[in-house]
Parts: sequence; C-alpha cells; structure tokens
Amino acid sequence: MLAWKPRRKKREEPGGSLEEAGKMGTSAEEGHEGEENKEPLLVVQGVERSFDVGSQKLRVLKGIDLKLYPQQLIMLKGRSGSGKTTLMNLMGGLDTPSQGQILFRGQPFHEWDDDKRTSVRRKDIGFIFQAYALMPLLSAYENVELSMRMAGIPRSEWKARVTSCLELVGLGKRMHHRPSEMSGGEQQRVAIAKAIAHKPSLLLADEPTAELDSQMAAQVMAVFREIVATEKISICMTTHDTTIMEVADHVYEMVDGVFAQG
Ligand SMILES: Nc1ncnc2c1ncn2[C@@H]1O[C@H](COP(=O)(O)OP(=O)(O)OP(=O)(O)O)[C@@H](O)[C@H]1O
Repeated sequence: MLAWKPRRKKREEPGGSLEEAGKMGTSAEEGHEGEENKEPLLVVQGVERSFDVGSQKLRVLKGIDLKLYPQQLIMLKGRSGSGKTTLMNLMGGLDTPSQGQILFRGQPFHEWDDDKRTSVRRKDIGFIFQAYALMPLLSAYENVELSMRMAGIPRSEWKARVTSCLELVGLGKRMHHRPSEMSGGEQQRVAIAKAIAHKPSLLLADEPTAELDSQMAAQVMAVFREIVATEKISICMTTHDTTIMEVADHVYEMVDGVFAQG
C-alpha cells in the first residue's frame, strides 16, 4: 500500500487506508470543536418534500433538521429510496422544499428563484453526482478547466488552479490523460478536482465511492479529508459503505424520510 506523504508536499498518490484518511485534516472530534462559535454554512430546518405521483402525494422527506458547519464532513446513510438524494438536491439548490427552510450562509435558499439559486450554485457549490461526470474526449486537465470556464473564472487563473487541483488529488503527473486511460479511482479524483476548481464552500457528493474497491474508496476519502482541511470546504455525501463512515465528522441515518436518533 502506498504511504501518505506529508501534507502540502506534492504527491502523486493519496494514501489508501482509512486510518490515514482519518488523520488527514481535522479528526472527527476536531471537526466539532469550537462549533458553537462558528456560523453554520448550511441550515436545514423542518424540511419536508412531497412529490405528486398521479393523484397521490408521495411524502419523501418528513421533517429534516441539520446544520453543516465550515470544514465539516458529514455523511447521509440509509436504505435505497429513503430520501438521501432528494435531501442533497435541496441542499444544493437544485430543488426547493415543500415545507421548511434552507439557509445557505444565512440566506434563504428556499425563497429564491431558480436564477438566484443557480448563480449561488455556480459560485459556491460543487457537485459530484453521476458516476464520474467527466467528458470522455477531454483530458483530466481539460475537464477541470471546463468547470472553471463554466463558473466564469478569469482565464488568467485557469492554469495555476487546474494544476494545483490535480496535484491536490494526486494526479499531477496524469493531467493529460483522458478518463478512459485512468482507473475508476483516478477518474473519481478528477471529478473531485473538477468539482472544487472554482473554490466552492460546499461540496455535495452522491455515492462518490459506490463504484470503487476499498482501497480506491479510501483514497477518495483521504482526498476529501485533505480538501476539507486545505481548501476549507464542507462536504456532505451519501453512502451505503459502512467501512468509510469512520472518516465522517457526523453520520446521519435516514429512515423513512426522517433522521434516526443516533
Ligand atoms: N421527482 C420525483 N418525483 C416522484 N418521486 C420522486 C422524485 N424524486 C424522488 N422520488 C422518490 O422519492 C423517494 C426517495 O428517492 P431518493 O432518490 O431521494 O432516495 P435515495 O435514498 O437517494 O435512494 P438511493 O440510495 O437508491 O439513491 C423514492 O421513492 C423516489 O422514487
């Protein structure tokens, strides 16, 4: 197994053990330390979401409360269909609640129209949603560059930022490879670089380790802990994988549209 080299030094391969991932950046305890003095980045308060399905109302979320603090990594777990993706869509402003509030940096996300939410999303939120979401004909470098272009970052900043993001995820030497020339874990790390290139404060990741073996999943989690520490990002991710949950500052279990008391 490859060893995790000291933080801030250039490296080509993140460590592959969860013990190492846990040591990166803040530990679970440190993640909560001083929380009371910090403003939450995101507050979800009494959130409900129902969908009209034919003549029926399907109540998917039935009263969710959570606070996500700066530099915290939280996980949502729960059975398929329990509402995890629905909640993440609301947290990212892709959807609005039927009831309740979502405050992003103290601003009422739930009251804003699509355009206003989209502009906040482009600037301040990164997503890792479908399998890898990479453009297959573009190199890793071009994929990350594309997301900076989409976020409206000045061209003069692209090169340095793309390079530093790819180095951060351990792919400094593989920048000019296309996704098809990379392993699943490497592709997922390109997706992380792409999602953080515009310096968001929130990263939302839906099952980011689902397609990966345990060592690659551990590498992705190590990269997550590293970006929480160095990029000052907060992460909310969904997972079914119990083996990676120790890396989280907090794990919420969703059962039938509410959080189980844990
Ligand atoms: N737009 C929609 N219209 C109708 N029903 C929906 C819609 N979006 C989600 N649902 C339903 O809400 C429930 C929760 O779905 P969701 O995708 O949030 O679950 P999940 O916990 O993320 O599941 P998985 O782990 O399989 O991804 C499901 O029954 C789903 O069919």
